[in-house]
Amino acid sequence: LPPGPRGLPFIGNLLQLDPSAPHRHLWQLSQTYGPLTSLKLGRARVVVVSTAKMAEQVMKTHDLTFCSRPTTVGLQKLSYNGRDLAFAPYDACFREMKKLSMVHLFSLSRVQSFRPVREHEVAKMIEKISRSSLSLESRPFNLSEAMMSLTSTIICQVAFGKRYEEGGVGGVERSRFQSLLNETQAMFTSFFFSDHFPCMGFVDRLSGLIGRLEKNFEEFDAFYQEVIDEHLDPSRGKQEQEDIMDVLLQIWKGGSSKVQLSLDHIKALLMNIFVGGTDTSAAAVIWSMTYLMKNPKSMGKAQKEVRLAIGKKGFVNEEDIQQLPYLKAVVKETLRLQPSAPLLIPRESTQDCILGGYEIPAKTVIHVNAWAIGRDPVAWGENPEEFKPERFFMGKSIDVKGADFELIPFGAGRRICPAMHMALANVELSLANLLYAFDWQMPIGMTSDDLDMDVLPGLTMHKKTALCLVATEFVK
Ligand code: HEM
Repeated sequence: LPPGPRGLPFIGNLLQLDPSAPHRHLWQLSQTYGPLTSLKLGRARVVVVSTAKMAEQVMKTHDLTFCSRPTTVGLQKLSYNGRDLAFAPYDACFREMKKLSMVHLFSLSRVQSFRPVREHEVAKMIEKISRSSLSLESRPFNLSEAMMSLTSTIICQVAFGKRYEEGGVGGVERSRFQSLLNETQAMFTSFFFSDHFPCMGFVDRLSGLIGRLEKNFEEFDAFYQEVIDEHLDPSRGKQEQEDIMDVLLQIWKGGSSKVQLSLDHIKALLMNIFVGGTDTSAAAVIWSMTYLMKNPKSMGKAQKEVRLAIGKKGFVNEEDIQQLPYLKAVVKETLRLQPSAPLLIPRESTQDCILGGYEIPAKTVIHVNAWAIGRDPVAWGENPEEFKPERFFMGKSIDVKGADFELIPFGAGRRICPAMHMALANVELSLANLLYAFDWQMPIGMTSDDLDMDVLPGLTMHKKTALCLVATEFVK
């Protein structure tokens, strides 16, 4: 096995791991132990990958060996026993689901079909910021909240064609959805004794964690069922815009897929779309804005680019984005330094394998530390911590789409994020319009040095404190 810190009997390294920022802690360990670090977390054998070269070995050379997922109590329950995509083991059913989602749910043409939804919602957010900037000039606007609200509204419309208005009945529905989602995220990151010490599962029952998990599952299940029933209601009529639920139900009814899709498969996939799709894009925009506030030269360049390209048109449309190479570089640079999922989603080996000269047994959990790889000086040269979008215009061209292992915010290989195009469309359109429409300042009494880079623990790496900035409308 690769080297790693010495652990204690029975619990291994469990107590040594810093749960507040595991990606940072694992990166520090890699400075001592090298590109492959071994850990023992309870009964689980874990190997952490911290360089582009090793990531390529795992996600390309030996992708087939390393493309399963470990199971945990929380994931099993919320994924309808692995009937989803993100947490399913690598088997025939997963392969069919992945193909189906690539072809029917996240293809370029499907992503394109939701363009009006994205443009409409981004325009609404810009209007809202604009109103708030006019009414109380120097009051800071909570961009973190606005971005979360934007991405969850977009995802709800893409997934099941519903727009949750703020306030009124829609407001109640929206907060129900949001609190269910928050609880699901909490369940994914909660410590279940049974995951590490199977004989101690009773502790999870006694602590109430299993009860919380079951409650969350039942509430989300009822929510999905309501949406399914609404879509199956014959009086619903034909909708102008086909949503993901419509597509899945057609496949379910038509039996055109090789696996017999059940309603549980559909519910499990919806869970992935909500969990994977809502806050990852919001986090990417918030980190981009944070870096730009800390780097006024880059902010100036990005604003100049978008304002020159768009002129007095009033809104950046999706087709305009192709004319904004600097903006695209800002997004890549942000995803390099603060990938929304810093440790991607853990993988599990299906058979013994030699990796970097070490013997990795079957059923080893693999964490690919994309956050560490983004700061590897071998790949990124001197000062990898520096925010410098210009680096993407020098030397070899590097993209985020899974072919360049020094930049893998969406993963790579068989488990790559299937919704990468949808995610980039959300992020680039929102950011471009925020930069086009407003000049941004720190709240009175603060400077950009006061902006912290602290993160919240979780699968998605959010900024710990909300990003609140003062917006002044740019006169076109
Ligand atoms: C900036 C936004 C996003 C980022 C950074 C991101 C990142 C990721 C990463 C790192 C993985 C794991 C890849 C691996 O294991 O190699 C993943 C998987 C996945 N993502 Fe995304 N994602 C984003 C947006 C979305 C959206 C919008 C959706 C759905 C609407 C989505 C759905 C999924 C699904 C279903 C998987 C599981 C794929 C599999 O296991 O085969 N993601 N994503």
